[in-house]
Amino acid sequence: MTNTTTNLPPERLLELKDVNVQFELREGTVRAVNGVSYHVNRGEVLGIVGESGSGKSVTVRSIMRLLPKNTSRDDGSILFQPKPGEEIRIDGLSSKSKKIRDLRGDAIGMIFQEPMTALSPVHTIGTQIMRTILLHRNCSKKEARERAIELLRKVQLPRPEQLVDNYPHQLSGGMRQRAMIALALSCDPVLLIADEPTTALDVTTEAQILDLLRELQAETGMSIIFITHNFGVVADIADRVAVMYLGQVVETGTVDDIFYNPQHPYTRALLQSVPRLGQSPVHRLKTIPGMVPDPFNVPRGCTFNPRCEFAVQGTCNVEVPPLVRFSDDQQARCHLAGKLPQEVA
Ligand SMILES: Nc1ncnc2c1ncn2[C@@H]1O[C@H](COP(=O)(O)OP(=O)(O)OP(=O)(O)O)[C@@H](O)[C@H]1O
Repeated sequence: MTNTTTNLPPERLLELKDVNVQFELREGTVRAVNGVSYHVNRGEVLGIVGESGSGKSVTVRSIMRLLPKNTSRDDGSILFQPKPGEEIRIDGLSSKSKKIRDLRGDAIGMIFQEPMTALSPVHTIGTQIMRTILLHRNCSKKEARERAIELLRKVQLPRPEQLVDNYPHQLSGGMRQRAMIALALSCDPVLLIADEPTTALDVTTEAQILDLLRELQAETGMSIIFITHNFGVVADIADRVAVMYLGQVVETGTVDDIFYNPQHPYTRALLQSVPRLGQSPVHRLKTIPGMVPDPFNVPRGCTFNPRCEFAVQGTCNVEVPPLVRFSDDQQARCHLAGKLPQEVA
C-alpha cells in the first residue's frame, strides 16, 4: 500500500482528512470523531487540546488502527509519509495487518498517561525494549541489550546497566514514564504519539518529562502529537495546536495564533480557564458554563452553541458553522470567527 505517486508535500509527515469514528452502544450511536482533519509536518510538535470526551484519543487510536470492537464507522483519509515520496495509506488497515504492525513501535511510537498500559508487569524493562528492537531490526540479542541500555541512559534514568534488569514495579511513576519513553523511542520513530503522558504526574516530575521530550525531539528531529487537557503544557511543548470539541477540530493555529489571537469562542473559554503569567493574583479564572453535551444527543448547528457566550440564536443553533481560514496555519469553525470582540482575558 506504499504509493509511488504521492499526494503530500515533502514536509508533510501525517495528514488526516475528514476522519469519522462511531461506536455502537445499547443506548445508541456515539459520534466520537466527526470529520476531523489535521496534519503534522516533519520535526513539528502538534498539541491537541480539548475537554474530556472531545475525541482526542479516539482520533490517534484511529491513526494507530487500535479501535475497539464496537466501532461501527471508521472512514476518512489518513496518509503517513515516513520519508518524502514514500506515502502510506493507513485508513482502512485492520489492526492486525502487517503494514500497521510494521509501523507501530518502529516509525510510530506511542506513550500513554499510564505507563503500565505499555509496559508488561511480568517482564523486565530490558526484555521489553529488546523485544521491540529485535522485532523491527536485524541485530543480535547482545546488540539489542546494548541499545536498550543506551536508550535508558538517553531518557536519563540512573544506573541503566542495572535498571535494564528491573521490573516496572521496581521503578517510581516518573521513572516508569521514562522507561516507557525509552521503549517508544527504541526504533527511532519519526512520529511519537503522546496521549496525556504527564497528566498523572506531580508538577515537578511533569516539568522534567516535558524537558526530556523537548530535548529528545530537538536531538532526533521526530514529530510529536501531544494530547493534553492543559494549555500550559501546550504552550511549553507545541509548535501548532488543534483544539477539539465534541469530536471536531474547532480551531487550529500556531501556538502564538492560539494564545494571542484565538478566533473560536471555545478556544477563548479554555484559555480564560487557565492561569497565565503576569495575571494579577486576584484575577478570577472563568469556567466554561454547562457540561460537554451527551454524545448521543449532539446539539444542532454549532455543537458549542449551548455553552457559547456569543451564540446568535437562529444561526448558531441551526446552521453548521463554516471553516473560516485566517492564514495558512489558522482556521476556526465558527459563524462568528473574525467578528468576535478583540479583548481576551
Ligand atoms: N469503546 C468505546 N465505546 C463507546 N464509546 C466510546 C468508546 N471509546 C471512547 N468512546 C467515547 O468517544 C468519545 C471520545 O472519547 P475520547 O477518549 O477520544 O475523548 P478524549 O478527548 O481523549 O477524552 P479524555 O481527555 O478524557 O481522554 C467519548 O464520548 C467517549 O465516551
